[in-house]
Amino acid sequence: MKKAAIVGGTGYGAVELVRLLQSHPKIEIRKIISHSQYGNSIAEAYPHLSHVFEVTMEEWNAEELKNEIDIVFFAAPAGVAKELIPELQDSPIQCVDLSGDLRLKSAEDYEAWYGIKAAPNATLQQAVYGLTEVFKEDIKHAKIISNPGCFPTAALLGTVPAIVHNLIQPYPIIIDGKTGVSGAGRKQSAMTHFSETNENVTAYKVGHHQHIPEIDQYLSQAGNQPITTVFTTHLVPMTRGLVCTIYGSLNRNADTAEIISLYRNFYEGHPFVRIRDEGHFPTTKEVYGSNFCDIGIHADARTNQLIIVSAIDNLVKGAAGQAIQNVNVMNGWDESLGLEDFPVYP
Ligand SMILES: NC(=O)C1=CN([C@@H]2O[C@H](COP(=O)(O)OP(=O)(O)OC[C@H]3O[C@@H](n4cnc5c(N)ncnc54)[C@H](OP(=O)(O)O)[C@@H]3O)[C@@H](O)[C@H]2O)C=CC1
Ligand SMILES: CC(=O)N[C@@H](CCC(=O)OP(=O)(O)O)C(=O)O
Repeated sequence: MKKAAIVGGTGYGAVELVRLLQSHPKIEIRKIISHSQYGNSIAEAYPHLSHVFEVTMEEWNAEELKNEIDIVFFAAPAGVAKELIPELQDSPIQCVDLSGDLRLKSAEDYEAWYGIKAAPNATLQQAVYGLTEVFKEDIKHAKIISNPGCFPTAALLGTVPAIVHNLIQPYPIIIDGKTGVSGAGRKQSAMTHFSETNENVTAYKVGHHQHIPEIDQYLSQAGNQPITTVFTTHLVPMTRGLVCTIYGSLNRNADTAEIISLYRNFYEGHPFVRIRDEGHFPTTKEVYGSNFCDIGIHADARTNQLIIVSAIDNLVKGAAGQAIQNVNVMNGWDESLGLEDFPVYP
């Protein structure tokens, strides 16, 4: 068994890692690190874990981790992992960062979009972007994984095959994103207050969302050409789930059935991407609690647009699930370990 620690113990990402790792046959959780509630049981913060997972949370201690731990998951806000990962870089510990700290390869871009100082260059350069289905070969040899953002996961899995196969023009690609409130984490804010979210839909961070440069960087890398997308996010009144509806101008006449077949070939051998049949489009509920990314496709002859609908659970494929999938790949295990649960429905 590999021994894991989770940083950011009282957050949603951490508690989702706890849930998923309970059924992982090759990883056991040895430490939960909490900077605000060390000394308390995680079940005090999350009573649903009472009697089933009552681990006492601890303070960060790099030397202890080096002696006792094989894998560290960082589920803290941007700004934390970039300071802590360098303390472990002289050890064989595998690090997976769920935040955006290591996703943008340019320090200037990170500082511009996140408003804080970037990670040390050596850490940035060692990190491999963990969009498992697209960068699997690099992930196999990685020691530090930069786990993708929730929106980039759905947006990129939906768009990369169309770009790689030159089906759509690189500009404009329009990505309309909608997310449940758990995407903002457990911390309270005016935006996620019940009265603000209930029976309401809100466009937010318009034109300055931190996932804009991430989507552009990795779509450009996968497509081997510079790509600038138009990406807008909306908060919708549900807890989990995220959907991106993507529009791109078709380069040639292609019908829906042909494109579905091309997508299915692209994702052959990747168990977590499910391409829907013609005329069927995924809903967030159909992936709820699972590591699936479901994609529906329509080639619109009237407007010459390719319309792609890509749905995930933001906390699973968009965070904790993909982090575990990446650890599975890094260790040469079946990538589905710990992730085999069906979606919860209804
Ligand atoms: N929620 C989602 O759907 C997704 C989240 N992410 C990313 O994953 C990370 C975790 O998100 P999530 O769990 O939702 O967020 P939460 O706000 O729910 O939890 C983050 C946790 O990080 C810890 N933390 C907060 N501030 C600091 C600090 N200054 N230093 C150290 N630790 C701190 C806290 O735990 P403690 O006090 O116990 O240490 C806090 O509970 C974030 O970077 C987020 O952007 C990525 C994809 C999707
Ligand atoms: C509802 C909500 O606020 N969602 C967050 C999702 C953040 C996320 O996925 O994490 P990173 O910040 O690590 O990229 C947002 O849109 O910023």
